[in-house]
Amino acid sequence: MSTDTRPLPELVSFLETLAEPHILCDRHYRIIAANHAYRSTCATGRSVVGRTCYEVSHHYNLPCDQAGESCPLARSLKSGQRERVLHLHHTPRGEEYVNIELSPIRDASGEVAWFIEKMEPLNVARGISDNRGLVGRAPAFQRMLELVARAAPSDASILLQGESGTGKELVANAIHEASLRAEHPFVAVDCSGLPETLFESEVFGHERGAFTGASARKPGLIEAASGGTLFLDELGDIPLGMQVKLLRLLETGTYRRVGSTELRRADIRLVSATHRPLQEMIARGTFRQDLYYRINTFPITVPALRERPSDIPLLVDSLLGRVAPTRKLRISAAAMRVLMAYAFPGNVRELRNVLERASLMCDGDEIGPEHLAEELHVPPPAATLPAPATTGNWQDIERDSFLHAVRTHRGSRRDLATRLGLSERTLYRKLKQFGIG
Ligand SMILES: Nc1ncnc2c1ncn2[C@@H]1O[C@H](COP(=O)(O)OP(=O)(O)OP(=O)(O)O)[C@@H](O)[C@H]1O
Repeated sequence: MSTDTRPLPELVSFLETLAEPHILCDRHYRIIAANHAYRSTCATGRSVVGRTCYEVSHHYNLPCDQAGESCPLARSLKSGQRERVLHLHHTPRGEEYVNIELSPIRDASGEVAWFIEKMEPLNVARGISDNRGLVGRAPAFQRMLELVARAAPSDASILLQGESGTGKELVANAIHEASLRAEHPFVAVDCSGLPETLFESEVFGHERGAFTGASARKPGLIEAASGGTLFLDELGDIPLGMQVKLLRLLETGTYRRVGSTELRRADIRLVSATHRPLQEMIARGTFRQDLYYRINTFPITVPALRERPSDIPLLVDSLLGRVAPTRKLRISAAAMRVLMAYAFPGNVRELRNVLERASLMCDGDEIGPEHLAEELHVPPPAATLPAPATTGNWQDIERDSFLHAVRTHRGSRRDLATRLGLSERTLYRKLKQFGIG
């Protein structure tokens, strides 16, 4: 037997002592050993030794890279270095997201002969139907989740960018849950529409008598989030005056309550979100560039639903369980076709609203096309509004379905905003963007 096929007994017994699931593979994807943690949490009964990692974890008969996925073993073989990747794995609990870290081990001649694969489940998202949290498995969703998995354990400030209703708040929560701060609070602040003085006293807290009506001392949200994560939603709406104070907080790690001279130390991790184009706001002078750099150490774009249409069936199944938990609702193939052909300008929030309405319209167990609002059915060509695009890129599709929704809507703009899952402000912004007065 040549050295590169014989496992090092020392290595195998070392792996046995590790608390996380680990396997040892050779360069041909074959599993040579699996430690106790793996056997007790990942194995499905049959021994994995002698089988390939792609067959055990993915039920594939080809290595991941040949099945169109990223394979850390192939990458590590090429780079000679440690490689990390997020994969959906088959486990005794069904398919789960798992963080994989693969380290190459060299034999006496210096050749990479084995790989140690460490697996850590990422429990904050599911690739199968679930009645809570983030679900998704489309490539665009997995790319986003991989960034979440990489950034979560650090204390880096994260900026989530994405359209309304794409799930930015759920992603912020997932970052917190996957971080070392998970045992501490997650505090969300909606920055839109908060006047400057209120924002300041809410976030930084105030002393008794700091302003008219401040009858008692109040700790701010920074204090409430201590040890945990502060999530600033719609950060692009923060007035310039407050941007300076936020910048100071991030630069010095300290702040003062309103009406106090005492400097307090903040222990928070900042996650912010916006659907506004901050770069354009910087150019216009309405957002500070220095603050942008501070909050944007690690940017993550949350994909629009039309960029992950293959997730619609999974989302429908999960969201039906959330909007009508006491019913066993299904959706017919024809209704699913209607949803798959629609571009969802209001993203997952709009899909949820659509399903909530359909569940109210449907008396039986199966939602059919007749239970879906007329506006969802494939748009006919627009007559009075700007002509629909023919090139078929996603922006055009979004524009078309938005224009269609506007044209067919009967009722107030507020109702329209609710139906699309947009704030009224976002609705007006989109109307302007598409040239409708
Ligand atoms: N991947 C997902 N899986 C399950 N539910 C989701 C997902 N993404 C979004 N949702 C649901 O869609 C709705 C909107 O999500 P959320 O409020 O997080 O969006 P948002 O991007 O923060 O929106 P806004 O920019 O308007 O604040 C929520 O009900 C959320 O639970």
